Amino acid sequence: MSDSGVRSDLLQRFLDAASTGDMQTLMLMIDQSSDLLNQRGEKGWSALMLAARHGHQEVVKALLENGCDTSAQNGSGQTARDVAVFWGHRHVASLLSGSPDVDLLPSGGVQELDIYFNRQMLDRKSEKRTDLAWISEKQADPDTVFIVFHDLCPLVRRGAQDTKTSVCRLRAPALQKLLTHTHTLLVFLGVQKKEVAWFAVSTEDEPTDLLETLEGECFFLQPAMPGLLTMSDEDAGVVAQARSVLAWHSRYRFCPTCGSDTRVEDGGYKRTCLRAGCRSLQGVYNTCYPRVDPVVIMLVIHPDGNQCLLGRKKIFPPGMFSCLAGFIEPGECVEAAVRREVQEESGVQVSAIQYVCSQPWPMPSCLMIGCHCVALTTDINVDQQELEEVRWFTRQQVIDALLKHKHAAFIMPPQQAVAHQLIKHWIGFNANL
Ligand SMILES: NC(=O)C1=CN([C@@H]2O[C@H](COP(=O)(O)OP(=O)(O)OC[C@H]3O[C@@H](n4cnc5c(N)ncnc54)[C@H](O)[C@@H]3O)[C@@H](O)[C@H]2O)C=CC1
Ligand SMILES: [Mg+2]
Ligand SMILES: [Mg+2]
Ligand SMILES: [Mg+2]
Ligand SMILES: [Zn+2]
Repeated sequence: MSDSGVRSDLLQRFLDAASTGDMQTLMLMIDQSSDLLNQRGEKGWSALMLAARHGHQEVVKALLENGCDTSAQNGSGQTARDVAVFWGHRHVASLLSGSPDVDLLPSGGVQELDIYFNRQMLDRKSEKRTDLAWISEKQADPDTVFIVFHDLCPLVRRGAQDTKTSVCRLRAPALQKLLTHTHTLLVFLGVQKKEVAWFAVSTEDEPTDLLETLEGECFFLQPAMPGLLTMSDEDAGVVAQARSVLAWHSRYRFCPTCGSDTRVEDGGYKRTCLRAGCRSLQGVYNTCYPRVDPVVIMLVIHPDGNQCLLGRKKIFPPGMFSCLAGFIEPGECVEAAVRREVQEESGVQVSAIQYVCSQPWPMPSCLMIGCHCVALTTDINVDQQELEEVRWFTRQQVIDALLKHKHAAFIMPPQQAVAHQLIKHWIGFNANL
């Protein structure tokens, strides 16, 4: 064997000893050839990183005592400490960071995640909603875009090759009949670059004449679930906005205060009671405006830092588990709602809570407030009314589910759901690991 062959064989044995936690071989090799310490094998992994990957605390300690470099990064840009944190080896991670306490919550601040339904393609220009002249000028403008809804489902067409749908962007001439119909409801959504206005049009009757005039395969995306999860990311945001406002109109046709008829104002963002003297006409009255229901959704992390709590509703597809969630009740802050819903649904008590991200969920108008939180207790007592099963899943099981392994213990919620992002963010998911 050549000199370099012998050396690479030696290095491989050294790295294997670090991976398997073979202290005896490792110490012997360091004594004989200390320059092995910081050498790297495949994908830039050092002995320290491999020991951190497999949680061999003694090996890590010995490597550190012999002056191993802790700042080196592997081919994915991870230090040995990053690797230990990812695989949930807290004791190793604290040895490597020199601090006795490693947070269970993924730290480093929360970057804004790119989540389905969150993309704001339009400038809403809310100040223009009361400018009637401007609104009617825009409605007549040949550049203005109209998106059509029937039964709260958007009119879409299927993309050329992919499975995603795109919302049909129609212009005024194609919609003459619809726009002049008295039952048609119009909502001003905002303007796109170069001041092109967008409106949502809602029609009670199926617009068969219109459908016949359109090119390509156009159809109303029904049923809403899972239909609304099949759109392009760009369209999902504007459809979420339009659908939630239209759903509010369909549910609040009459004044919630006195039951009288109402008139649509503010470009579709307000309904005003027609009965003179109604209380809703005094001051700011929230029933006149589109409603949003705040919902907390949380990934509960086990006190050992290496498991998370997921539940399944009967209506979920077979095998799917997701984060626990629940409506915020009146007079309740986000933290209290997280503690109460987790306790109600699983019997688990929660201590630290960290906000991660939010997502509008237009079924019909929820705002999902996504959090991570740490459990104080681990015994599970399932609320059988709401959930079929609640379980702790290990980090490895979650990784298998994320990678869609055939024998994974469960199926992840769809990636368009904020629950998916909360789980992925906890894992610190990186395709190289
Ligand atoms: N985007 C995502 O990843 C997920 C979204 N969700 C959404 O969050 C919503 C709330 O989650 P749940 O577990 O169902 O809540 P939940 O745990 O509070 O239980 C729902 C029950 O609460 C009652 N309730 C209280 N306030 C309500 C309100 N404002 N509107 C309707 N019902 C109310 C009803 O009896 C309802 O059956 C779901 O309806 C779903 O649309 C739920 C899970 C995942
Ligand atoms: Mg719930
Ligand atoms: Mg609940
Ligand atoms: Mg509830
Ligand atoms: Zn009224």
